[in-house]
Amino acid sequence: MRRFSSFFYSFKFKITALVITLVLFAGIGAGGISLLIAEAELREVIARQELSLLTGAAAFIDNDIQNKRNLLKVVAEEINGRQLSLSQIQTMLEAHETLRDTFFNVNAFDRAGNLVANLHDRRLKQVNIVARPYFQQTLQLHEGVISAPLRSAISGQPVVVLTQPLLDANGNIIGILVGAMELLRPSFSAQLDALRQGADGYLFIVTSKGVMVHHPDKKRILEQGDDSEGSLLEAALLPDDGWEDGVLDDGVPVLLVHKRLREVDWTIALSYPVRSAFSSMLSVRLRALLGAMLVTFCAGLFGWLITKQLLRPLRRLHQHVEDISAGRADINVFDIVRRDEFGHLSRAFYGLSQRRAQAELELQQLASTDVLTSLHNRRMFDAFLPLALARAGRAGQPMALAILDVDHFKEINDTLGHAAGDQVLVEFARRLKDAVRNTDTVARLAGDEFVIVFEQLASNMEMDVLGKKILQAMQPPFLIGGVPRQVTSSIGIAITVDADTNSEEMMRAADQALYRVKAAGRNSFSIHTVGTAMVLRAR
Ligand SMILES: Nc1nc2c(ncn2[C@@H]2O[C@H](COP(=O)(O)OP(=O)(O)OP(=O)(O)O)[C@@H](O)[C@H]2O)c(=O)[nH]1
Repeated sequence: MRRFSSFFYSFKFKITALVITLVLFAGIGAGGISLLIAEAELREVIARQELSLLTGAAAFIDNDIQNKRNLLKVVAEEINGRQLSLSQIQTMLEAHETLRDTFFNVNAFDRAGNLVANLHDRRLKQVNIVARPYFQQTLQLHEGVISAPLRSAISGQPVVVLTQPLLDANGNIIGILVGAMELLRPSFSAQLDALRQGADGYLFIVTSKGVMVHHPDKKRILEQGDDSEGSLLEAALLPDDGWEDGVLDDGVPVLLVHKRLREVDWTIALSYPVRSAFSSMLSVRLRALLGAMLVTFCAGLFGWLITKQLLRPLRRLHQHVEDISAGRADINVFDIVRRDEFGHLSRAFYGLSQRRAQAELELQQLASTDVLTSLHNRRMFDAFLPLALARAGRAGQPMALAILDVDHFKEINDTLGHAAGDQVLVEFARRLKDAVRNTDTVARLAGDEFVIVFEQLASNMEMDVLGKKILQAMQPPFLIGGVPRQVTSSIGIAITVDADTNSEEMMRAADQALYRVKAAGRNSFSIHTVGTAMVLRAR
């Protein structure tokens, strides 16, 4: 569990996660932007394509209406030219084959608006259209008009009618010829069906006043559409042809393409759901997503392997630390030749360790050195004496310990001052060091008390010579502040050839010897053999 959680804290994991995140963001960013651009382009392409189809359909409808108008005009002119009476029109209409093919119905009305001829039914209904706006407009304008969509008074079907005035020889209107176009099955319906509208799209035709002329929901034909602000109809009724973004009542976003007709004040519009328009993009999106996932996975794997490889030197450094801790290697393993950050780190660590080792050595020396005389101190001596005894015991050689005390030192301090006393101690220590061999160890225990450990003695008698030598070394006057002063010393020496002698016995024996010298008048030495003989000699 711990191993598992430490994996998540590892540098490798973090770098791999970073690589994956970067690749993911870059992939999503680049892919997303590309898709957005592609979608915008596609939207433009689809809108243009649909507008060109609408333009074709609009041209067809315009032509169709124009043909109807022309035909109706031709028929009206024929009636006018032949000066046919209203009662003759029925026969004349029936004789015109093309009228049946072109119009849903053709009727004639007298000037009072009464039905006087009906192409499809000779039994004339009692119908009057005097109140119809298109009837009044025709009378006023003296020319043919196209009506708004309306429900036929004759068939009851939703229709749009075209009119032509019927004139007498003087040019007065005697009646109106009316051609009806059915809106439920318009003559241009095949053309409309040919337009692509997507799965949920639909096509509608609307007048400039918002009345539906054509709609897939037939019930809505003749209805006043909702052209309030923001509505789809409002967008469709914009004066310029083009396309806009819109939303259906159920919230479906659509592309609304619209085109105005030339012959009538109508707009043909296509509502194309964006979802259908971009259906091809969905598979592209899916493929892009799969591609991004694959790239991310590969990047993650690659990142992991690269990171692992890059961090190998760090692992090696870690191994070095463990090896040093376990005593399998020394600090030199950090002194490596590498020019990268790991090399810098390793060498910095090496330098730090070197300085630390040096500081430790200095501290150790400070701890074992007497600050005033630079001799070993009591601490060092206490550790050293048992070792020296053991060494002598193993070698079967005699070994000696001398305790030295400056005679009347207190007096020097009291008369010349503490600083002068210090000078005496320093000079005393220097002479002691000079008087003995390198293999002998000199230390200051405290105040004016010094010790010397003598090793590798050839015989017991050697100490006699050494004692004299030390006393002689102190004979020349000490120069204290430029003033010569005689300084003497008392020396108590303990010597042993016994391997079992311990430090305390040696110290006690040397102390006793010193006491005897002091008691005997100072400036002399006394030797006390531990284990075998007592005091050998006192001078
Ligand atoms: N200047 C100086 N004096 C010290 C130091 N340490 C101890 N002393 C003094 O050394 C003197 C030691 O005197 P003692 O050894 O007791 O007496 P003494 O006068 O030497 O008498 P004897 O040993 O019997 O000859 C004391 O006055 C201490 O204050 C030191 O580091 N420097």
